Amino acid sequence: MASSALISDTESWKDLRAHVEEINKTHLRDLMNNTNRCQSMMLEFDGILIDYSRQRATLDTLNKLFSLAEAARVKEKIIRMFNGEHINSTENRSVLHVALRAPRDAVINSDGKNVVPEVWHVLDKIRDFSERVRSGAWVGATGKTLKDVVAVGIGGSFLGPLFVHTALQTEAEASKCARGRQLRFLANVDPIDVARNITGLNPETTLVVVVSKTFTTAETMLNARTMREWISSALGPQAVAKHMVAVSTNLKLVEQFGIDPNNAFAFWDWVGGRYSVCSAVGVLPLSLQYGFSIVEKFLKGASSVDQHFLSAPFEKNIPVLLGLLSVWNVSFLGYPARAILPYSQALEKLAPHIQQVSMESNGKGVSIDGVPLPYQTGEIDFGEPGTNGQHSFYQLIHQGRVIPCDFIGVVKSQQPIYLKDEVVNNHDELMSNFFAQPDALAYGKTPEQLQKENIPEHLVSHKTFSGNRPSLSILLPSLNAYNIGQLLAIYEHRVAVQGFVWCINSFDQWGVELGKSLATQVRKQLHASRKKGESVEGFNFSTKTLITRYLEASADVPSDPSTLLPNI
Ligand SMILES: O=P(O)(O)OC[C@H]1O[C@H](O)[C@H](O)[C@@H](O)[C@@H]1O
Repeated sequence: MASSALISDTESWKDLRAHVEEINKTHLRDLMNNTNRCQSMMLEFDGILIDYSRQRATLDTLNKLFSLAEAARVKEKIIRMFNGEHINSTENRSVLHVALRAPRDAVINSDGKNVVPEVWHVLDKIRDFSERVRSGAWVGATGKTLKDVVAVGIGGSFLGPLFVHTALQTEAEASKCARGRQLRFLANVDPIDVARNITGLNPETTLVVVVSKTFTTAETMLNARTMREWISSALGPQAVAKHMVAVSTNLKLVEQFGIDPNNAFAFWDWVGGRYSVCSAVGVLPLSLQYGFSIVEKFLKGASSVDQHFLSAPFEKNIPVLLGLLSVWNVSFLGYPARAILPYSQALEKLAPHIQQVSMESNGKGVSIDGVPLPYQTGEIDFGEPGTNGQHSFYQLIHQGRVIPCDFIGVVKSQQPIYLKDEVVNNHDELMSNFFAQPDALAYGKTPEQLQKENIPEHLVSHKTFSGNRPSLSILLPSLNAYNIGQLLAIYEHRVAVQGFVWCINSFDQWGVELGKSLATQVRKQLHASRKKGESVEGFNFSTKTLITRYLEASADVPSDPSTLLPNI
């Protein structure tokens, strides 16, 4: 395929389009009867079992998808990514989040320089700093141990760390490594989020970590200034040096903000925000909370999948297979959404994180060469842990729209509960649902089955399930830090594969800019109206009316700072 041609013009794409008709002739329940097919749609790697037999695909479909991957030069693109080539062409950057979790002796180059030593330099600095804070060798301005951490950041500087933090909690409880410590995340510029984060914290025992790749994100910087005010008004401005540290690629701005550069933890422009959880963005707050060694295990899990992704043949390559099947679902079967359904409360923040990884990466309108696309890219990702979701939105998934589902289950619970008189233990109860749901979606229930059950005729259509709804089952051995790293890397690379096939740039995010620049205009207007009484000008009728109403109705809100910052 020539670099400017569209993937949708290739024979492989057209072949898959034609193949849809054939797949439409077969119901999933019939595909599931073919044991050989099902057997070859199971894949095991490093303890993880993937079952993709409930995809609406045959072995023929897979072969056609492999041809598509070849036409899109997926292998070449993966290698270019690992080689540090500037595959993020609109920002002229390498895409090297895999270097963040590479072993110390690995060699990964960006612009002719091995970046692994720098990565480990920062990791060693984090290990040292977090151990000093946790042991009480580094204390706050009044000599007290810093037991609480507020991580200030948004988007990729928030969602990944929050996901891993939530996932690690159960393992940490068992080893007691977070005893007496708290990690909170301040993301929203909404003052209510500030108030909630500060509530119950004492500035004397709190460390604030400002996390921002650019150190210019408006919301994060305002929240950082607010936290600086919270610290300095309670303990004096000199306390900032002991109570605030930063994670950024922009160390100059960190210093200008007033944070000692020695207390700044760097990362690099070859780490995309949504791919930054394995950099200091995640590693610093998580090490402060849990200790470095558990976070190192998480990095090792991700690294194991990185190696698998780079080296496994496509037929046995989990991220490649899952990425290709997602392309099949979106571009050929026409399913616009994907549900991420972990049967694990510890994974409750997986879906919000993957939502950013996937939707910010692949929600694009032009090819990497700037050509408008005649096909849709990306999908609408959403999800909740099971079984909670079953009692909420599964109705639509079973009888309404078709939404391919990712079911994620864990073999061993870290917190088993056994009640003497119950039929099954609590984890078995949870997993009963994990095993049942994919079959309910695939097989459905026919009117004939309902009639045999003597269901009244007027209810038969209501109780019919069409089935033929695709899903994927991912079974993890447990939910330790290593497995969490594996899961993260599987999703990251799967999203990249989708982008590689769609021939888009999955590593830029121009779509977030327009709203930001319009907000700048509104911010100026709010300032001018409040401080100088200027009328609202330069907006369309609708926006002008809304802003005017807002200003008029909030004119009586007190503006004395000391009355507004909570808990000082
Ligand atoms: O880390 P920061 O530079 O503060 O950026 C935070 C977030 O800002 C933007 O909205 C981008 O779309 C996100 O990808 C990024 O993660």
